[in-house]
Amino acid sequence: MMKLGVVGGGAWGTALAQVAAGGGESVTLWVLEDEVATSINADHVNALYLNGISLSPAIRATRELADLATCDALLVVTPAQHLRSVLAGLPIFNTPLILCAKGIEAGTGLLMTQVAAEAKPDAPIAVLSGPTFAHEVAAGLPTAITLACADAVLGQRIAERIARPGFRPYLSDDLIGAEIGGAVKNVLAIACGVAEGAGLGQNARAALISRGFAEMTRFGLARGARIETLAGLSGLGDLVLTCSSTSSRNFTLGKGLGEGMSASALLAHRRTVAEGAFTAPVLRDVARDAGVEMPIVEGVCALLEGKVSVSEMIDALLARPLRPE
Ligand SMILES: NC(=O)c1ccc[n+]([C@@H]2O[C@H](COP(=O)([O-])OP(=O)(O)OC[C@H]3O[C@@H](n4cnc5c(N)ncnc54)[C@H](O)[C@@H]3O)[C@@H](O)[C@H]2O)c1
Ligand SMILES: O=P(O)(O)OC[C@H](O)CO
Repeated sequence: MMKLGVVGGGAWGTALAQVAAGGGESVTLWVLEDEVATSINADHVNALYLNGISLSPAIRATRELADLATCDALLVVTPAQHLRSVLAGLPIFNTPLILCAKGIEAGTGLLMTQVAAEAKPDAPIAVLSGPTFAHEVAAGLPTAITLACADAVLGQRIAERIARPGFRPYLSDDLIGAEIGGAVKNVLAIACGVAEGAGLGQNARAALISRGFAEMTRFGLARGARIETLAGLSGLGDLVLTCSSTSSRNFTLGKGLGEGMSASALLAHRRTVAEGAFTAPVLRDVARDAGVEMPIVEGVCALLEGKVSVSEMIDALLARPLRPE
């Protein structure tokens, strides 16, 4: 039995620890905050990030990265902007890393697989991504997810280790496709939240999802992703989920913007992460550099930066030249 560790005790890391411990196997979960470690070890809950879920007693929280050194593989679930620093502190070399963050690194424009390859060049890499609200997964509700791994044997071993009756990984070898879907959909979910907050109606949301998927596809194909991955769970599947629900932090951030609040007010003092706010400007920049048109992403950036009002953002999208679909 593969001994799994989890790096990151937010909502998703905790939910994945719950999945990994589902058969009673012991799981070590590295968390940043003392209060999270105490809450998990003493009361089997993560009151700060995943309140209301009874956690398996087989999950042991630690604040020491060194405690993960004996694991056979690690689910890495820190926010995207903290991946590099946390990996740098991990005392492992060739332990397989299953990357679960959805974002692009600010400053470098690197995807999560590229950051991991720089930080841990000898570690085999997999990507786990899909339409997966943490509280539903932790509650055991049915969920399907993409597990992308270049090494088919390793991918199969990981899939068998994490599969549960209600948690179904689908295997792929397209790591770039799997990670691009998750990173881009967060920015598009902000746009859909804006439409919701501004009361623009269901037609507008469907248009943003469809035209957003066209942007995701253009960007993904330019980076070497495969169309079937972008159209699968980790791309279109996650886009539809995140663009349709106030359970999404990104959608909710956009909704606040659409209601007229500023990004700085909405992002100040928040504990949980809305990855799209960090990914939007770096995605815009790397897309521009690659000559990929992403008008919805451009609009989200301008709104987050306070350069346009909500109505100016919408007007700019609607005033674009008519063109073939
Ligand atoms: N929540 C979900 O439903 C869900 C589902 C799939 C993927 N994800 C992805 O998982 C990743 C983690 O999100 P989450 O929802 O678990 O987080 P969260 O919003 O629940 O919690 C924030 C996390 O950030 C950590 N953090 C804050 N500062 C840090 C630092 N300096 N170094 C390291 N960690 C730090 C906190 O300890 C905490 O674990 C994100 O990329 C997210 O997009 C989330
Ligand atoms: O709450 P969000 O917007 O970070 O979305 C959570 C997951 O990524 C959904 O798959």
